[in-house]
Amino acid sequence: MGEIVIEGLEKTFHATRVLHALDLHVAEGEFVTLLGPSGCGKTTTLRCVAGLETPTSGRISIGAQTVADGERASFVPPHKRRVGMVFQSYAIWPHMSALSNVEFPLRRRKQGSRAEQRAAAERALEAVGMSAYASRYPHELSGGQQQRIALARGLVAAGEVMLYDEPLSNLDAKLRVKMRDEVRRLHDEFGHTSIYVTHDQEEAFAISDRIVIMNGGRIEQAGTPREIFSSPETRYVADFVGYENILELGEVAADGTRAVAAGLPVSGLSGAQPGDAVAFRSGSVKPGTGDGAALAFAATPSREVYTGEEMLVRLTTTDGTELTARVPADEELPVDRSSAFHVAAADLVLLHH
Ligand SMILES: Nc1ncnc2c1ncn2[C@@H]1O[C@H](COP(=O)(O)OP(=O)(O)OP(=O)(O)O)[C@@H](O)[C@H]1O
Repeated sequence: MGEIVIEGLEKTFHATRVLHALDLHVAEGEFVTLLGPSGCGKTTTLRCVAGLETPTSGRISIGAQTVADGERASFVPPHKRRVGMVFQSYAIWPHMSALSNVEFPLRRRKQGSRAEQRAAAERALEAVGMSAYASRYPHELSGGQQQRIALARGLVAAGEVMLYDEPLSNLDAKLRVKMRDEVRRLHDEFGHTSIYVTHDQEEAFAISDRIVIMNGGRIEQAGTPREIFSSPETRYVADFVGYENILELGEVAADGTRAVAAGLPVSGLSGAQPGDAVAFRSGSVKPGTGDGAALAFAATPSREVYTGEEMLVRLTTTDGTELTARVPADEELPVDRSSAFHVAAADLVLLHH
């Protein structure tokens, strides 16, 4: 019912293509987050689903309804799509009470009787814990409370689909964590299908069933938070999710199990091919020669940065390659003197060309 299917979505602004043949299927009840740096096309994708942008080509359907079809030049306007939308800017009316703001989408659509509109708005206010503030005006509410009103208004408008565009970015860090749990709880409670846009990785990992990493108007990788975090497929995703060390493979053995990367022998690989790279996190670099480690090398530590419990250390290998290691702050490393380090095979991720 509430599934969202995007096929071959393209969007061009003034001859600049910002979305390139995007395909995405969001299953009914799924919570999918579009994640990526500024300008990668997250908001444009979401706005196309909401009906706030007209796709240049491609097709979007929500449940059984085709809402945009470039080929047939058909387009359903936003208020006929039955989607709830929550923005970073709240976008609530300053001259309306909290309750009136929440009722607004139903009144605009002339959906239900006055009494039914009121009851739906009251239920939504209750769901976000704002019943006691129903008659307050936005200027009498804190930023977090205003965002709850925006959330309640989205829930009322939603039908089965909710779209969120950086809804928590204007809140302080503590409230952001609380509200993201709330957003996820409401998604589950209402049984919505949700698309959420953020550039905050931690938020994306915490809230989503599936994460879609976007790069330059294309989908780079889609997967569960665990898959994205521990099995990035491309250099872009590995870098984006914090693999500080990425080494290009030079010579690769015919059986694909061994290679040379930045002058260092690497073993324990599987299916490596010329043009591939290996990635590993700073925390995977351990001091010592490591028995049977996939990557063992000598390097000189320098430039330490304390991050509280840990220390980030720059390592320079004999070949001059720079790597980053993360060690407990109380670990003694012989600074400015070469010593042994290693990385286990299980901590290496192979990135294909
Ligand atoms: N109305 C518009 N007119 C012209 N260019 C636009 C318009 N809206 C977006 N763009 C461009 O499209 C590209 C994608 O923008 P979009 O807002 O989708 O990115 P985003 O990933 O959501 O970024 P952010 O995290 O900064 O919001 C950008 O290069 C942007 O400048």
